[in-house]
Amino acid sequence: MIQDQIKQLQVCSEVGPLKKVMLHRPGRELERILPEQLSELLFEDIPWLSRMQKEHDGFARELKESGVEIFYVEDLLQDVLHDEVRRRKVLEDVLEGSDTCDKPAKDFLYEYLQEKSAGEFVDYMIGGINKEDIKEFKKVKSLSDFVEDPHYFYINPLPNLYFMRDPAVVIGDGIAIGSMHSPVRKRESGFMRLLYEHHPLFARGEMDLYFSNDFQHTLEGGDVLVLSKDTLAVGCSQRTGVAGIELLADQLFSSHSDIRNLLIIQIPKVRAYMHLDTVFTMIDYDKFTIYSGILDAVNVFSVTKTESGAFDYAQEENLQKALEKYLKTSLELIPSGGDDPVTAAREQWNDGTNTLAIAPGKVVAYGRNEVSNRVLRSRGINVIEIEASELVRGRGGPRCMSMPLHRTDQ
Ligand SMILES: NC(=O)NCCC[C@H](N)C(=O)O
Repeated sequence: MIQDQIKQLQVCSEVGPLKKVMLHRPGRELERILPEQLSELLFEDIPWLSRMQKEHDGFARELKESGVEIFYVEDLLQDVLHDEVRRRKVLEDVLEGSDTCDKPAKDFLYEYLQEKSAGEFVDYMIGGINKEDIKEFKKVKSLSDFVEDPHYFYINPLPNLYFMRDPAVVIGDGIAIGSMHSPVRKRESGFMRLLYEHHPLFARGEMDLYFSNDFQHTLEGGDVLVLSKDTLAVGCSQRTGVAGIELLADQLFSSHSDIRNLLIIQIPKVRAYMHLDTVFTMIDYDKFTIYSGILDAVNVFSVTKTESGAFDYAQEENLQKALEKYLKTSLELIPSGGDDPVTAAREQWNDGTNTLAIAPGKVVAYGRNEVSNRVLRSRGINVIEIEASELVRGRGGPRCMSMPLHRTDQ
């Protein structure tokens, strides 16, 4: 039984036909963002939620029409949080680990939230809680009433949860749970850990765990690309550092994983390219799209496992040669945004490079990036366009918004 469940999840490339994916439909957490909190919450602008939901539903519709089964994280969380003991544990983790909750607020919220249904509980955990939210809570007096403003959050909202790519990644038939760089995203990977441990979809903790949200060093899913059964690309970026990458290599090399090689792609540590997948995605077994504006600033290293189990490090000549060496094929790097550096930079900012492959040579992309999509089509790629006036405001595209659970590769 457990073996069958484990086989439900398998990702051996970025492009094999996508069968199952996890998403989060944006909800009221997006309506909690205030202009003065934008940078702390990792947004550039205030989104219009109802339009964003329509756009997200359009994304989900395209996936379904291509035969992809969708699992919404909010539903999976409800499945495991029907259990009262687990709800209590989550509450303890959230309230005790919070600097924003003083004692009277904690006492009130323990009682109030413990009584809620699994659905309402999940809704509060994602949407957050401030003083204005609950009538009875407004009457509770505490120090925070004097020192904080009324919009102050006792439980922070999770506006980045719709970027499902980052808190966890399936590698082969195991999983790496991210240790998030920013405090505002840490609860997201805590949720993935909860699903991993208790949900039957994740074989209730029986899958190999290659990275954990409680590791001290950071690693986020947007930096991990499964290139083939034995090779990963890992971005060394603003969000994922060398210590996290080394830890991942160590965990993979000392487990049953088939991964033998990690290609470390070092990119500039800037907001516009916070993860590797904002500048580089795989679109077919022998095709990638890349933002050419970073090519001169990229360094590529490899870590491989030797016969004796030791690590072997090397600097690679350049990205194309390194990919060809480890994927054992000649391949094309297609410039997103085309040849004009101005268009390329503008479209990269709006996630033109962040495509989601749903089959070899078939990708979902934001329709707004007209030049990038034209270039891809001219190279024989089937591009499914989705609308993204609002989805784009959190700085992530179709790949960032999806966590593949199962792909069928040959
Ligand atoms: N893989 C990705 O690049 N994900 C996009 C994350 C955007 C989010 N606002 C963040 O800054 O973390």
